[in-house]
Amino acid sequence: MKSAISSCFERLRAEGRCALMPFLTAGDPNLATTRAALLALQEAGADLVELGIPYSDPLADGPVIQAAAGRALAAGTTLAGVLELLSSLKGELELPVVLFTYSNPLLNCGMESFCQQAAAAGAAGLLVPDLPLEEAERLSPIAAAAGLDLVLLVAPTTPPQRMARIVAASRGFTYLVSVTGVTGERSQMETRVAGLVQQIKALGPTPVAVGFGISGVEQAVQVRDWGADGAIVGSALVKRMALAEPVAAAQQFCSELRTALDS
Ligand SMILES: O=P(O)(O)OC[C@@H](O)[C@@H](O)c1c[nH]c2ccccc12
Repeated sequence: MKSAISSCFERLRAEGRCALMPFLTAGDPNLATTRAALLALQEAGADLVELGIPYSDPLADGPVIQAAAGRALAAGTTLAGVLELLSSLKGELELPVVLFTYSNPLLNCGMESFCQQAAAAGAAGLLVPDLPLEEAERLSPIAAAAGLDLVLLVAPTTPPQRMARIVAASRGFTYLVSVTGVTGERSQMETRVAGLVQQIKALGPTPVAVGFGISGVEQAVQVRDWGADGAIVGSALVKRMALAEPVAAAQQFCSELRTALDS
């Protein structure tokens, strides 16, 4: 059977549209807000959501998402709580959710148990940025058996042979990290991203979504025009949610991005 993520990209491709993929940290500032924000993002036209499980040592994250994880942990957010929230959204939240976690909670729980619980809660995919490729290749069939797409990441520094291996193993889509370094807004997208998108697309039919540094409509439209199948927006959204009433801010920003990506 085709996965929810693959079906989502297939539909968008047929419509000639670029996926809008917001990221938010679960439990920032509490799970009730996350619940309302997820529904607001759906309402505002998001295609897929990346939901981050807060972790105490988020080594790939810049200050904005680090602070969000800090707030979520201070509010008592746990993996079990996030999965419970997801379960409670069944029937209401229809867009595919990619669960984002660092490898530590996954390995503590055990790969199989983690995947089974995540899938039972309704997650469609899994993203584990600090998992070495060898481990990811081991996790992928375990995730697939549970019904989850394991999404793998390519960086600008990934050598070509390794890139081919990553793209072959990635399920749902391939995540192209636009810059080396941590998450966070950048004033400009690096133009080499255009070439990287094409390089990945030449390796196979799996969609490619670009993340890291998309600060607003301008960069989102740029990655769309470079041929990306999706634009992932994390820090810019998380920052707006922290500065204002979070649910309204999420809805507003997502609507702006949607309008821009569809124009
Ligand atoms: O925050 P940015 O620059 O918009 O990047 C997306 C990102 O937030 C999300 O995909 C993400 C959050 N933490 C990560 C850690 C590694 C890889 C990706 C991520």
